[in-house]
Amino acid sequence: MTAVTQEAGAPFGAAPPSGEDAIVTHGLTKRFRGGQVAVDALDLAVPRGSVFGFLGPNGSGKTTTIRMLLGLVAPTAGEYAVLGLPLAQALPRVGALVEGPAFYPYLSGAANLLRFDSADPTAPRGTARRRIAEALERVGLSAAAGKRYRNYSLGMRQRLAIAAALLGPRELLVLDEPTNGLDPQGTREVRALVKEIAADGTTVFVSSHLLAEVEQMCTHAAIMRTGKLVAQGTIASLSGGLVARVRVETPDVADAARVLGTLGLTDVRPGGLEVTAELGGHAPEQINAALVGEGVAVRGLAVVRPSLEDVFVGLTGEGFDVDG
Ligand SMILES: Nc1ncnc2c1ncn2[C@@H]1O[C@H](COP(=O)(O)OP(=O)(O)OP(=O)(O)O)[C@@H](O)[C@H]1O
Repeated sequence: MTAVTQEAGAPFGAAPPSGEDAIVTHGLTKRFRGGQVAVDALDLAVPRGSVFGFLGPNGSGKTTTIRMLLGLVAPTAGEYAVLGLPLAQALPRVGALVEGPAFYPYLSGAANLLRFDSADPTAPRGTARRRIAEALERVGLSAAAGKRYRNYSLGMRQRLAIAAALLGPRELLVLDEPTNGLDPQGTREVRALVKEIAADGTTVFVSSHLLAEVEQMCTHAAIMRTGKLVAQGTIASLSGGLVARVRVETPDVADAARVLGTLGLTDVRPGGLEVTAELGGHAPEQINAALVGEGVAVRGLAVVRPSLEDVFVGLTGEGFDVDG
C-alpha cells in the first residue's frame, strides 16, 4: 500500500494472494493548493478481473484519483495499493490512458507505436516489432497498421491509444473517459474493445460520466459525487436495493389494479391511464395473460428496472447531471 504517511511505494502487508483486489484505497484524499478538496477520504476496492466503472459527473474527482493511483499526483492523505505491489513494481504491469497520447499524423499506426515503445527504457528492443504487432492485433488494427494516423477514424485513433497502453503484458488497464469526444461508431468500438480486453483476463478500471455506458460495459462500479464515494459494488448489487416494477397501460385502471392485487403483486398504484406495481418474482407474460383473461384492455406492459441513475438519485437526492 502506498501511504502518504510512510515511504511511497511501500507494500501493503504480505505478498497478495491471487484473488486480491487490483486496486485498494483507504482514506485517499487530495486537497489542491487553494483548499479545493478534489478527492475526499476515498475507500475503493476494485476486484481483480472486473470491468470497474468509476462513475461521476464532471469535476467529481475521477481524474485526480486516477492520477494518484498512477503516481502522477501525490495524495494529501490516505493510502492505496495497485496490484498489491509497491508502485514501482506495479506500474510496468499497468497500462494507462489518462490524457490521449500525442501521435504523429503523418506516421502509420505501427510507426507511432514503435516511437512509443522506444521511449520505454524497460522494454527489450529485440522484441519491439512483436510487441507492437500483438498490441495492434489486440485492438483490431492489424489490417490498418501501415495506414497513416491522420487517415484513422476517431474510433481507430482511440483504439491505437489503447494499443499504446497495451504494449507488454498488462494485469490492469486504467482508462480515463476513453469514449469522450468519440462519435457513436467510435464509442461502440471502444466499448466492445474494453469488453474483449476484460474477457482476456485483464482488470479494467474505466472512468466515465455516462451512467448508461457504465451499466452496459462494466461488472462493477463506484459512484462519485464532489470527491466523495456515494456507493460501490457490482452493478446488480448497486441497483438491487431498488426493486423492478411492472407498468400496465390501460383504460381499465381499477380492474387492472384488482387483478394485479389478486396475483399477489404488492405496492399496486393506480394512475390516470396506467397501473404500476412491484414486480417481485412474477413473470410479465403471466401478468399479461391474467389481465387479458379478466377482460382488461392492455395497451402496453413494461418492466421498469432501476438504473444506476435511480441509485444515484436515491442516495444523493439529486439528479446525476450535477456539476462538481
Ligand atoms: N491541478 C488542480 N488544481 C486545483 N484544482 C484542481 C486541479 N485539478 C483538478 N482540480 C479540481 O478538482 C476537482 C476534481 O477534478 P477532476 O478532474 O479530478 O474531476 P473529474 O471527475 O475527472 O472531472 P472531469 O471528467 O471533468 O475531468 C474539480 O473541481 C477540479 O476543478
